[in-house]
Amino acid sequence: MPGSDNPIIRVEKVSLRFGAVTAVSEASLSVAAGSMFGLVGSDGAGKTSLLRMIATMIQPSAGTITIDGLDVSTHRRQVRDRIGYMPQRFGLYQDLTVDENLKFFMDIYGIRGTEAKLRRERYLGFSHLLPFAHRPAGQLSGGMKQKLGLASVLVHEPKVLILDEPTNGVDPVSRREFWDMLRVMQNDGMTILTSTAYLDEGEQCDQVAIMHQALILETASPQAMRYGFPSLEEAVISRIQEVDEELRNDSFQR
Ligand SMILES: Nc1ncnc2c1ncn2[C@@H]1O[C@H](COP(=O)(O)OP(=O)(O)OP(=O)(O)O)[C@@H](O)[C@H]1O
Repeated sequence: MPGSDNPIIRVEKVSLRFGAVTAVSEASLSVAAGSMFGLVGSDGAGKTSLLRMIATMIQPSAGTITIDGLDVSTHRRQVRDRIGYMPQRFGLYQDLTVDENLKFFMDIYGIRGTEAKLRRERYLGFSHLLPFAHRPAGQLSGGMKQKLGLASVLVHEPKVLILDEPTNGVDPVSRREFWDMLRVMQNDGMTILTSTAYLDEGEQCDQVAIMHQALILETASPQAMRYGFPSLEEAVISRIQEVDEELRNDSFQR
C-alpha cells in the first residue's frame, strides 16, 4: 500500500457526544499518505460525525486528530488549507453557473488572474464540465452536480480529500466516472478518505473501516476483510449482524 508507514491522517481514541447520544465512541484510524481509505457501515453509525471532526467542522469531545502532523483542534486554518471537504449536502449555488460556482471557491482561496484561468481549465476539463460552464448549477444532473462539487473542493489543490457519501443517489455511469476521477487524483499523490454506502466502491479502496453504533469495528484491506465471504458486502453485513447479536444478548442477560 502507498506510504503505509507514513499516515497523513491520524485519529486517536476520538469520541463525539451530543448530550446523551454518543455519535462516535473512541474511534482510531490512520490513513496512509497517497492511499484511498473507505468508511462503510450502517445509517446513523457515526460516519458523518467522524468525517466532520476530521475536516475541522466540529470539535471532538475527546481524543486527538492530526492531519499532516497538525492537530485539527489547534491548527484549524493550516489544516483547512491542506484538505478539500465535500459534505453530503455540498453548498453549490444553484442560481449561479458552473463557472461562477468555481470562481466563488477560487475567490475564497485568493486564486485569481492567470492562475484562476489555468485551474478553471484544469478542473472543469478534468470533470468534463467545460461544455456546461454557463449552465446554472441547479440545472445540472445529480452526477454533474457532484462532479462540480469535487472540482470546487479541488481548486485549492489540497493534499487530502475528505468526501461524505459523494455518490449517493448518483446513477451507475456517473458513479464510475466519479471514481475514475478519484483514481486520477490518487495517482497524482492525493490521499482520499471517503464514506460510501456502496460496497463495490469499498472494494476499490486500499483500506476499509466498518463503522456501526458509533464504533469502528474493524479496519483492513477489502481483500482481507472479505476473506471467506463471496463479497465485501456479505462480509460487512456479517460483522454488523454479529455485533447486533452480541448487544442483544448483553441486554437480555442484564
Ligand atoms: N447535531 C447533532 N445533534 C444530536 N445528535 C446528532 C447530531 N449529529 C448526529 N447526531 C446523531 O449521532 C449519530 C450518528 O450520526 P451520523 O450522521 O454521524 O451517522 P452516519 O453514519 O453519517 O449516518 P448517515 O450516513 O445516515 O448520515 C446518530 O444517532 C445521529 O442522530
